[in-house]
Amino acid sequence: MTTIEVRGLTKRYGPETVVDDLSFTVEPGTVTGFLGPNGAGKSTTMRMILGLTTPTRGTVRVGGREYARLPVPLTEVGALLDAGAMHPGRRADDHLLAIAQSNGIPRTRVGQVLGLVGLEKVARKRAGGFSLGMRQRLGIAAALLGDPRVLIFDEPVNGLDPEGIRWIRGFMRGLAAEGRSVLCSSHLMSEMALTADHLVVIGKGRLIADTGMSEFTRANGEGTVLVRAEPTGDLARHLTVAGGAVRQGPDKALIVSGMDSAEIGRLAAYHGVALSELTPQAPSLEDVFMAMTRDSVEYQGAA
Ligand SMILES: Nc1ncnc2c1ncn2[C@@H]1O[C@H](COP(=O)(O)OP(=O)(O)OP(=O)(O)O)[C@@H](O)[C@H]1O
Repeated sequence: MTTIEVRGLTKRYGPETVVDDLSFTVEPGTVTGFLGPNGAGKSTTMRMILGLTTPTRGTVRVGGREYARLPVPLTEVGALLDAGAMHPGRRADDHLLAIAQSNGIPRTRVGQVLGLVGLEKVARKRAGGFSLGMRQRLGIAAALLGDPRVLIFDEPVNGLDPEGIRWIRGFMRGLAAEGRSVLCSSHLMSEMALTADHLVVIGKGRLIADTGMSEFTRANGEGTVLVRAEPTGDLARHLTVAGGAVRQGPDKALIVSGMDSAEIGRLAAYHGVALSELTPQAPSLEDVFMAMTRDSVEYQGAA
């Protein structure tokens, strides 16, 4: 089982602490969403996991070992950091072959990974002519060359069209289903809600939340119910007696919390009140995330 264990990880640049005593674990068989506003320290953390940036303090272990001690790192950890980082004049297969050869990976693997990401038909085309989505697939093919148990994706859906986003989402889910540990950064909660099993949220380099996605949704997704009835007066009283908290909503609607729509519907039927609307209103997870990280956003627009 290959986990990523981050313990007390800290990075300072001059007087700035950009990653601050961060600890979390990425478990096999899961997609862990690494969330934070711009500048929160996600890329710096990922670069430290990959041995590309030296921590000021703290440790990172992949499968129990530091990156520098992994005999053939590419066979343990694959990463997609910057899809633009490839020679535009080089053909896709040559790009992958160069990486394979410098890491002692057999050349037959190049065709396999091109197939995995659906680029076999453009294998002999130059990467310079690729769309962002194709470059992203080529970057993922490179990350998969060593068949690693751990995969790290830094904002992989940034700038992609809906089809590209759907493909990457499904691909990451597939990698986790094979038992791999997948760490994927994003600044969008809505994106992670559809992809991740687990969430690690940071702001200004510090840990804000480390929680299962379903626990997060359960804890933060309990919303209110919008109810319309004629007349509302009696219903509001019945709801309050039954333990609901009721306030006035728009256009004579009632906003009820503390009861779900089934309970409200039953209570209205019991008292012979005809409802014209009964709508659950879940708070958006994006709103919850923004509230969590509000204090750690670098540049805020004027309210
Ligand atoms: N080499 C460096 N020298 C000085 N400061 C740096 C360096 N690299 C990153 N930083 C600073 O560290 C902070 C965190 O940056 P980082 O790129 O890790 O954040 P992020 O969460 O990935 O954000 P984004 O999504 O905007 O890339 C930023 O304030 C950034 O300016």
